[in-house]
Amino acid sequence: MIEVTNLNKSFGSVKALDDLSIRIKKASVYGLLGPNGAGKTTLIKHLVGIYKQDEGVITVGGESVYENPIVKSSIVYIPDNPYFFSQYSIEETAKLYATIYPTWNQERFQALGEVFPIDKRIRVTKLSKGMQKQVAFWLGICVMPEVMILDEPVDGLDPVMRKKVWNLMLQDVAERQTTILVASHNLRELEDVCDHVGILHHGKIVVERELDNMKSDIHKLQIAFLEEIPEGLFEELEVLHCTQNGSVVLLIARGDKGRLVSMIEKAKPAVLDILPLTLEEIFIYELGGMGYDLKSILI
Ligand SMILES: Nc1ncnc2c1ncn2[C@@H]1O[C@H](COP(=O)(O)OP(=O)(O)OP(=O)(O)O)[C@@H](O)[C@H]1O
Repeated sequence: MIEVTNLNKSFGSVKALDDLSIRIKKASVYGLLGPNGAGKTTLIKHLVGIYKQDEGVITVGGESVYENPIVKSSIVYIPDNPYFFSQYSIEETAKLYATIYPTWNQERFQALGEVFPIDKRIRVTKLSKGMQKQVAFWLGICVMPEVMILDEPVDGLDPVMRKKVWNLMLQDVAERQTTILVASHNLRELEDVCDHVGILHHGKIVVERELDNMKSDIHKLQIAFLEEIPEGLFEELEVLHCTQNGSVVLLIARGDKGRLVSMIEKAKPAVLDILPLTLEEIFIYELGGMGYDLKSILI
């Protein structure tokens, strides 16, 4: 659905995007993670046709986006600080959207008044930051877009509203094959909603993973022996991380869970537990092995 190939963009001497390539499949939710200044917003502004690339190819649904109003009208972009006309109420802004977006759904706009409990006659700019964000989602969802691009989407939304908004968007992913790109600093936020995650660092994607595969491929095991740990036990395993405290070993290893367990069981451990792994832990071990310090990249 979204394809970016060898994208380069510089601002004066600052190379914001460095030969970046990315592919996002239709009906997927792609999380773009990266520290301040990594290039997330610059990439997003290319995807929505605000910036023109120095080099590279950007297509959405097979079409170039820059100066292409038809493609642009199928994309909703919700920036960190959405902009609204200062004189317009929610209702008037909705009317404006109806003239801009051919896919605008007025019935949905009325129905979602139940989810977003804000008086439609109020001027949007009079609302709090979090309420303005709610309005951006309310309107954005009613556009029925093919693609939603969200920059730090839930900043300012309370936890209940976050859940409601994500539920609405994920329903659209499942039922209407909407494609979502979401940029964030917060790995935990993305964990529950994304099926793919890419980490952007210095204008490049340094790691890109499908979350289901990733979680089924890396395991955390706690193993204890009554006596000495048998020598060479872990040599045949792809160990990403190993710490030992007395006779207890904490092992992060890659591979099929059944195979890992059966290999370790041969050494007759007194305890063998498989512990849950968070996405953050997986990235820390993966990136650590590649010479990146995730904590300095994301936190
Ligand atoms: N309009 C601009 N003019 C000059 N430099 C820019 C401009 N926009 C971005 N940059 C530079 O490009 C780099 C990438 O910035 P960008 O805003 O894309 O990062 P980001 O990952 O979105 O960061 P943050 O998480 O802080 O929002 C930074 O070094 C930034 O200073």
